[in-house]
This record gives sequence, C-alpha cells and structure tokens, in this order.
Amino acid sequence: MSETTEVMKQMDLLRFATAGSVDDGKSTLIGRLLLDSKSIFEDQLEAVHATSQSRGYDYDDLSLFTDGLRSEREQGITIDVAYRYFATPARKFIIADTPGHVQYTRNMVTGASTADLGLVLVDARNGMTEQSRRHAVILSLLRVPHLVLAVNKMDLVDYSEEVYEKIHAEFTQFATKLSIPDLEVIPISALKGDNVVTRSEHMPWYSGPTLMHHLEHVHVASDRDMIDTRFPVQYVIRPKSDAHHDYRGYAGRVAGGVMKVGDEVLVLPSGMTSKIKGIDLFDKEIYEAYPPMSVTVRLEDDVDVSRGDMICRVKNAPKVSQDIDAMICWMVPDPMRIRQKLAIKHTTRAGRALVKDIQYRLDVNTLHRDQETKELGLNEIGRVQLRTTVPLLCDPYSKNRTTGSFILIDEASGVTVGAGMINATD
Ligand SMILES: Nc1nc2c(ncn2[C@@H]2O[C@H](COP(=O)(O)OP(=O)(O)OP(=O)(O)O)[C@@H](O)[C@H]2O)c(=O)[nH]1
Repeated sequence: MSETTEVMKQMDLLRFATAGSVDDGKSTLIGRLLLDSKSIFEDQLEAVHATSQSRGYDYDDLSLFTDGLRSEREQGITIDVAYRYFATPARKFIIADTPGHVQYTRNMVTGASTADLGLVLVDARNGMTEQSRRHAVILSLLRVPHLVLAVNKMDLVDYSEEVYEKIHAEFTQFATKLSIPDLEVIPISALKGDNVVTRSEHMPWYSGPTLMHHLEHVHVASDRDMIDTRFPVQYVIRPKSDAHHDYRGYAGRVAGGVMKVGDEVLVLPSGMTSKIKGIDLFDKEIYEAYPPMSVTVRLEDDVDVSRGDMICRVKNAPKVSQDIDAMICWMVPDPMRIRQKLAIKHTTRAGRALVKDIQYRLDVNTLHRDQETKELGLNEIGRVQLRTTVPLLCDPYSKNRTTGSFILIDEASGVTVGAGMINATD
C-alpha cells in the first residue's frame, strides 16, 4: 500500500466521544448505531433479545450491547471508558464511550482528548443540565473540533418541534461563549431509531442530517495540523547487531506537520540542526510522514538526540519554557492547591511541576471566572500557572493538541490527578 493510501486510510477514520448524564441513553444510542449500520452479529442480537425478554421488556434493550461489564449490568451504570469499533461503507469509527456520572469526568477527558467529534446527549424531557454544560465546556477546552448535541428521547415528548427548538436555542447560545467551530443539534430517539441511521417520519419539521449521515460526512481531514512539524522523540534506536552498527534512528509519532526526506530540521532543546536522511515505517523506507503516523527518523549528522527531545523545522519551533499557563481539569477528590508539587508528563518528557498560582476557577454553568479561589476540587476546571523542573517544548493547545497538552500525576500514588491544556505561550 502506498503512503498516500495509508494516510487516506487514517483520514477516513472518525474518532468520536460520547458524553451525557446517566440515563440520557448513550448506551442505547451506540447499540442503535451498531444495529442499524448492521455492525452487530446475529448471535449478539439474539442474546440481547433473550435478556430483554427475561427481564420482561416488550422491546430489545439495546444498551445491553454496550453495557458490557457485569458489575455495570448489576448496577445499571457504565463505569469506564470503552472503545468500540464499527464501520460503514463510508467510514470507520472508533467510539470512546464515556460514562455520565459526575465523578467520572476524568474518563471523559481521557476519552475525548483524541476525538475528532464530541457527541453530547440530553434527554429531551430535561433539556440542558449542569452535566451537559460541563461536557460541552470540557469538549471545547479539549478543542474537539466538531460537536453534536443529540436531543434524545424525542418519542417521550411527542416529537415536539417546540421542545427541540427550545433546547437548540439554549445550547447554541451557551456554545457561542465557548469556541466550538462546528455545532449540529439533532433530534433523535435512540430507542425507536428516529434520525439515528434512518430519517424519522415523526419529525417532518426537521430538515437536517440524521446522526449517522453527519458522522459519515463530517469533514475532519483539515482539522489536523499539517504545517507545524513536531516530532517528539520517544526512543532512540541503535541496534546492537554488527550488521547495523551505524544505524541510529529516532522513533516517535508525528504530532504535527509533514516530515520529508531532505528537510532541514532543528532538534530541541539542544538547538542543533541537521537534515532528514531517511524515514522508516515498519520495515520499509518512506519519503514523508504525517500525523498521526508512528515512524523512525534518521538524521544526516550525528547530533545528540535523546528521548523527550523534539525534532521540528528550523524556522518553526515550539516554545521552550518552564513557566506554563494552562487550563486544568482536576480529577481527584483531594484538591489542587497553590505550592503543591506534582509530576508532569508532556509529550515524551517527564519532570516535576510546582503550582505557582490558581488564577481562577471556571463555573461551568455560567462560565463565570471565580478569582477568589485558592483550590481546584474534583471535576473543577481552572486557569493555573506552573513552574516545571525541565523546560517543556510546547505549543498552545489551540495550535496542537499533542504538544499543547500534559497530565499531572501525584508522585506518591502515581495516579493521574489533572489534565492540562496550555494557553498562549507568550
Ligand atoms: N423512550 C425512550 N427511552 C430511551 C431512549 N433512549 C434510551 N432510553 C431508555 O433510557 C434508559 C437509559 O438508557 P441507557 O442507554 O442505559 O443510558 P446511558 O446514558 O447509556 O446510561 P449510562 O449507563 O450512564 O451509560 C433505558 O431504559 C433506555 O431504554 C429513547 O430514545 N426513548
């Protein structure tokens, strides 16, 4: 397969993350997408039918497809991020199915951080809730470029246009305060199948796309940064065997831009320059590499490159900084405090960080900035200043989701306690 075909294949993939409050119908919706796009095997369908009957339902409970874990079935809730794959003739999909409970915001951040599209579900009877606003805020902070609000359970509000319009207006007004470049609001019934894969006969007033049509056609290829070359080095490869004694390659995943053989490059933080001699993909050589390809790069000169370094273009480098201004989503009950010390992981670099200041906490309902705060509690989002022990080779998150993000780790327990998105770097 040619490199271009390889890239096209990657582009034809849509990663989307689902979010919603408990019982808004996420699992049912995913089941419906799988069922109506014929991605479910007959035996699974029979098992779901049998379980539904044994529980006395007069319908097939589609959430049984996705609510895979036993404990979850017992409790009737989803407890972890589950990745699911399905395909239609138009596209391949990876769904990060993230749970709705407030304490699992961390899972949502994990699931959504690499998504092309965020799908927020609301129950038409309840409209927007604090939780759905929080999800929209997180998706916008994570710069998920496309957002769909699925107004579910339209069957329970008599497929009312008025109900839909009210939620649509409320949400679009809220979304204008967030930077969401592309927003679609789709009225559906996950249980009955309206506007999920097939167009609903019950909502003639709705002229927009069905959810599946939108997922199949939303344009994501141009969302990737093909201009600013960023290659965080993950490993230095130096085979021990005599046959390859002069081989030296730098393995990693392209985080931005296009890397071509012959390009003049700059290695950070050393500041040395060289040229790309070759790019290896598995066992063959290729001429150019794009995000998110994992490749090994060889340079013409014997410059000193280690894990955690960054290869970029000479006139287009990330900022090298130990003072980081970022939005943080705090994920554990013990709050983040000023002067706290944490471990930080940014691309392939690791170091320590001191919390210098917590500038404000963002109220996810009103988007008000509370500047009195001295702490960030569980699921709270705020603007924070950090000082790191090692310089980070970073970009604003708005420019690059890989070089603009980091995680904070509690040094004693090893638990990830926060996710950070870097603000403007100068
Ligand atoms: N009437 C109606 N009921 C629905 C619809 N979608 C889901 N439900 C029901 O709502 C309940 C909750 O649905 P789930 O799919 O389990 O909810 P969830 O959002 O996945 O909840 P989690 O466990 O947090 O993932 C179930 O009883 C569904 O059958 C819908 O479109 N119409």
